[in-house]
Amino acid sequence: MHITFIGGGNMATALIGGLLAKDWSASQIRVVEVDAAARERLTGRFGVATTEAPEVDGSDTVLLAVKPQQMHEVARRLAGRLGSQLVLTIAAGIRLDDLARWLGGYQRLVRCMPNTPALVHCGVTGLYALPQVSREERQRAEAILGAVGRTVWLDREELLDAVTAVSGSGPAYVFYFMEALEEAASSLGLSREQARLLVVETFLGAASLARQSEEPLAALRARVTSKGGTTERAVAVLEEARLRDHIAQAVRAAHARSRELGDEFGKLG
Ligand SMILES: NC(=O)C1=CN([C@@H]2O[C@H](COP(=O)(O)OP(=O)(O)OC[C@H]3O[C@@H](n4cnc5c(N)ncnc54)[C@H](OP(=O)(O)O)[C@@H]3O)[C@@H](O)[C@H]2O)C=CC1
Ligand SMILES: O=C(O)[C@@H]1CCC=N1
Repeated sequence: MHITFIGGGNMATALIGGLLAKDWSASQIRVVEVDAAARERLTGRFGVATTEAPEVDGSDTVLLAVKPQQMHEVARRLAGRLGSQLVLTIAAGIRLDDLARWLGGYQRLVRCMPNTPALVHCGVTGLYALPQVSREERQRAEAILGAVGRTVWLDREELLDAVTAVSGSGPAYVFYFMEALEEAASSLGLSREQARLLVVETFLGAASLARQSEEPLAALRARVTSKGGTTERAVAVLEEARLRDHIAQAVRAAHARSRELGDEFGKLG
């Protein structure tokens, strides 16, 4: 297997780091990246080949990892260069019909939505393939994204906008909550180091517990919440502030933005 990443930014870095820590070698990976400093960073960190020109020869898979705003230009430049490669796109919002049109009618396409914990093999990726993608190609897409975490196939492309809003953007929501908890811990007299350790281990522990359990999350929460105790008092404050509604609103805003990106760039010919 040989893969060419087009775009070598945050997400490509997370995926490449994850693949190399698995059973991939640097010689199986090439990165096309316009920014010279980014190319140097990738070569220095991972030892992968990098190039400015959009070369895809010798690769059986191409992974498009540029921003949605850059995808039309990248796909237009790639049109006609593809032979039989499987093309994976991870761009938020960009729909496969539009991408196929920009690629001159190329249909071997899978839309994926991974997340940055891929770097530490704790990613999760939603996938949707066009009907023209073969079983072997679907397995290949799953092997690549599955090397860096869990995978979930969707049977309707529009659900990728929901995946984007939940798990694509999700690590940022979690870090936001962690930052807030860390600041609160510091304000109560704990040192920065103590606060960070307590916060990170609490998230990791709670997530591990949730992963191992089949119970509803509310049941796990109930087990922390002693009657008349501290948690009950804290959760009452969160409920009073309607934090649950705010989270739902934030996720809906991300979902709307994903659809909006699709609409905005879908107009391009
Ligand atoms: N970050 C995340 O958590 C996630 C991101 N995604 C998706 O992944 C994609 C990439 O996101 P992210 O990694 O954060 O973005 P970045 O901006 O970090 O990475 C994109 C890189 O591609 C480079 N680039 C731009 N044009 C070209 C070109 N023509 N050829 C080659 N390289 C080019 C950019 O250079 P320059 O900066 O100079 O433009 C940049 O270095 C986006 O579409 C995003 O929606 C999906 C899941 C999660
Ligand atoms: O913020 C974004 O648009 C990208 C997609 C999901 C995570 N980062």
